[in-house]
Amino acid sequence: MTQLDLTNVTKTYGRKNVLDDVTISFPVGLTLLTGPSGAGKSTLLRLIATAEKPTRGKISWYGAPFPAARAELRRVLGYAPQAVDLPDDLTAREFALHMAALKGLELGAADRQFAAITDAIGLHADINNRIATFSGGMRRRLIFAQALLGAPELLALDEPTAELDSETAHRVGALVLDYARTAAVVMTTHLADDLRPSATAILRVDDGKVATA
Ligand SMILES: Nc1ncnc2c1ncn2[C@@H]1O[C@H](COP(=O)(O)OP(=O)(O)OP(=O)(O)O)[C@@H](O)[C@H]1O
Repeated sequence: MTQLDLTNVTKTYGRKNVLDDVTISFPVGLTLLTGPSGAGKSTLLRLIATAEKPTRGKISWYGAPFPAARAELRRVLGYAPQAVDLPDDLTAREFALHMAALKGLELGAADRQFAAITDAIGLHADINNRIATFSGGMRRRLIFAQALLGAPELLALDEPTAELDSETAHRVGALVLDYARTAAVVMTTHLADDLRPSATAILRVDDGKVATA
């Protein structure tokens, strides 16, 4: 038993088993997901982030199976999906505080934490600007920053470094490694080669299977 365990998990879309009888564990540390486009990496992240349910199989959090453990996990989950519609009329800070409220966090502390996170990834100067004015890379960093709020024990990060210049991407990578000291972090990134030496595990998703790369 680790933080998160998938046992014989299958996810089917139509007639295709995108994930086929996958048994895998995610301990504290950084787990990198690699594999070809369309292999099922985002699908796997959605399953562990409780955004979708498996067609078959069991997911458990600290040994307690879903669905009972799902609410427990959501309290300590940070999820940065690959694509999400952000509320353009809010400022980045308003959005972050909204997400913090949904997570049940104390808002003063969340506000300070958001300031520190955005400072580390070069977004702080813009947090009081409306999201409507944000570039793709700024949106990506905002989605990443909200995932880190609180003290996440599980972080599911889908390409948080996409659309970023290499220096900013490295700053995101450094922050990810910081969180991976205490959380189970599962991540897809085009920076996989850079983070490889620091990863606890590198998994390859391909043809429905998940194997150690
Ligand atoms: N909601 C859905 N309905 C039907 N098919 C889906 C759905 N979501 C994903 N798929 C299919 O599942 C497969 C895996 O998609 P997924 O996005 O998980 O791959 P990926 O490895 O993350 O790809 P990429 O690296 O390009 O982001 C693809 O064939 C995709 O078309």
